[in-house]
Amino acid sequence: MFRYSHRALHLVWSTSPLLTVVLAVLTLTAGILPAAIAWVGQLIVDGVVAAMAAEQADTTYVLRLLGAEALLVIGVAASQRGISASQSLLRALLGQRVNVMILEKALTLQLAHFEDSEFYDKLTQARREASSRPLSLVNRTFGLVQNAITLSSYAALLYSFSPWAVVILIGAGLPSFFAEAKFSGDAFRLFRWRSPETRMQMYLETVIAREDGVKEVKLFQLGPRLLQRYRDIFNKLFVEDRKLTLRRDGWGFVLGLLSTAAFYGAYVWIVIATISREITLGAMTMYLMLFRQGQSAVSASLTAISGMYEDNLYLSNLYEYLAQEVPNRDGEADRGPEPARGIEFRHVSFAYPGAAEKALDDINLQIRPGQSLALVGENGSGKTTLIKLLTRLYEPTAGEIYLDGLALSDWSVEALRRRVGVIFQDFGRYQFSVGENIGAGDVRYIDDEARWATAAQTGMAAPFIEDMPEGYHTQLGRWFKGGRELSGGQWQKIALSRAFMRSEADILVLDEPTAAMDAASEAAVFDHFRQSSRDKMTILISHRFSTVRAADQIIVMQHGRIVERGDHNELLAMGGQYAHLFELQAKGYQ
Ligand SMILES: Nc1ncnc2c1ncn2[C@@H]1O[C@H](COP(=O)(O)OP(=O)(O)OP(=O)(O)O)[C@@H](O)[C@H]1O
Repeated sequence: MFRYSHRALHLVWSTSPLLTVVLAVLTLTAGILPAAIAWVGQLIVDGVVAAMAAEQADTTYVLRLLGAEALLVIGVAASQRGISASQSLLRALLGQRVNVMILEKALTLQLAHFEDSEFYDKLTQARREASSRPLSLVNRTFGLVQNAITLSSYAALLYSFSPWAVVILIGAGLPSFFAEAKFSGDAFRLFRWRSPETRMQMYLETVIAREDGVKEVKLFQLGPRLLQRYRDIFNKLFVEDRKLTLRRDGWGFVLGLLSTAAFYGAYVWIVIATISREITLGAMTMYLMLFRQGQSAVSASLTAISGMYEDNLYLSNLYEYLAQEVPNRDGEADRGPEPARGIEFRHVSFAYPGAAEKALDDINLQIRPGQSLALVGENGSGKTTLIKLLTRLYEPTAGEIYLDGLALSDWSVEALRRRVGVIFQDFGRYQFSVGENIGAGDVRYIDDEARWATAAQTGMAAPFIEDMPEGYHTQLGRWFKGGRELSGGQWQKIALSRAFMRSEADILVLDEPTAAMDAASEAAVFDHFRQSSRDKMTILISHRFSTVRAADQIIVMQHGRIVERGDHNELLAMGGQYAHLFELQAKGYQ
C-alpha cells in the first residue's frame, strides 16, 4: 500500500519544498485544534452549569471560554483554507512536472515502443491519471496524519471515560475500511484492463471531431456509425462501472450501519453514566462530540488509507512507464576509419516486432560517396523499412550496416543523425510557422531565416512562400488562429526543404519526395537535387521511373529481398521486372 508513498512525497517535496512545509504545518494545526475545541466546549458547559447553580452568576469566565472557542474555530477555518490553497498550487505545479517527466521519457523511447500497443496503453494511462495522483497521495497521507492526530487527542480525552470507548471508536470503522480497499483494487483493475477500449474511444473522438478526419467522415457518412461505436463502448463500460458502484456503495451503507449502531451504543452508555452522575453534563457533551467527530475522523482516515492504496496502484503505472528500459546501444564514434566505403548493408535482415515475416531479408548493398541509389519495388516490398534501419529508427535482426567502415551501432546517434537528411513519405505537417516547419530540419538553426530561405530555394518552396503575405512567418495548418492550409504538393515542398536544411548532411534520403508535385516542380527539384548532392550519398525511393532512371545504381525489391540491381540501361537490357514496369509506365505516356 505504501510502496510509492515515499516516491510521491519526494516528488511533491522536490516540486516545492515551501508549499510542502506549509501544507504539513497547516495539516498538523488542523489536526490538533478540534480536540482543543471539544475540551473548551466541556469547560463551557460545566462553567454554565456551575454559574447556574451559584448564587451570584459569574459570566465573564464562560464568556472568555466562548471567545477562546471562537478563536480556535477561526484557526481551524484558516488552516483549512490554507491547506486547500497550497494544495491547488501544488496540484498545478505537480501536474506540469509529471507531464513533463512523461514527455521527457517519451523522447528517449524508440519508435518500436510507440508501435507496441501494450506499451502505448501504459503511456496513455500514465498521461490520463498520473499527473493528479502524486499530490492526491500526499494529500491523503497528510490527511491521514491530521486525522490520526485528531483521533489520538480524542482517544486521550475518551480514555479517561473508558478504554473500551476508544476501542469502539476505532473498531467500528474497520469493516468499511476493508470493503473500501477491496473495491479500490477492483476499480483499478477495471481501469487497467479496459485501457484499449478507452483508447479506442479517444481515437473515435479524434476521427469524428478533428479537422483531418472530418472530410472523409462527412463524405463517406461514417459519422453515425462511428458515434454508435463510441456509444457501444461507453455502454459496455458503464455496465461494469454501475455494477462496481452499486456494490461499493451498497456495502458502504451496510457496513456504515454497523458503525452507527456502535455509535448509538456508546451514546446510550454515556447518557446513562451522566444520569447516574458518574460524569458531568459538560463531560457528556464533550464525549458525545468526541464520538461523533471521532467517527468521522475514523471513516476519513480509513477512506484516506484505501485512497492511498488506489493512488499507489495508479502510480505504479506511472513508475512502470518511467522505468521502462530503453536499451542504450549508442556508440561513441563520430567518424569512421574508411570514409571512402560509404554506406554498406551486409546480410541485413529485419522483422518488425511481433511480425512473422521478415520485412527485409539478406540485404547487401553499398553506396560510395558521390553515388546515388534508387530503390524501386511494389508496395510493401521493404523500401521504407530499409531507410528506417539506415537511420537507426530500428535495429537489424541480423546482419550489420556500416558507415565509413564502422558499424552503425558504434556510431553516436547524434553524429549519425547529423549526417543524414531525410524526408519520409509520412512527413510531419507541423502547425507552426512556415519558417519553423523548414527550420525543424536542423534544430540548431531552427530560427535562422537565411538558412530557411536557402533550403526553401532548393526544395522549390520559396516561390509560393514568398507570395504569402507574411512569408516565412505565416502560420500553417488550421488549428491556430490565422493558420493557412497548404496543398498536398506545397506541403511536400516544405518537407523537402526541411530535408535540405541539413546542409552538412552528406547522406540524403528521399522517400517518395515528389509524389504530390506537379511535373515542372518535380523536374526542377531533381535538377537542384543533383546539383546540391554531387559529393553526397543519396537514396531515392520513387515509383516514377523518370526520376529513378538517372541514379547510378538502381535496386529492385520484392518481398523484402533484392531481386535486380544495376543502372537503368543494364536493367532494361536484363529484361526483368524493372524493364517490365518501365515499359508499362512508358506505354502510359505514349
Ligand atoms: N511499423 C510497422 N510495423 C509492422 N510492420 C510494418 C511496419 N511498417 C511496415 N510494415 C510491414 O513491412 C513491410 C514493408 O513495408 P515498407 O513500408 O518498408 O514498404 P515499402 O516498400 O516502403 O512500401 P510503399 O511502396 O507502399 O511505401 C510491409 O509488409 C508492411 O506491412
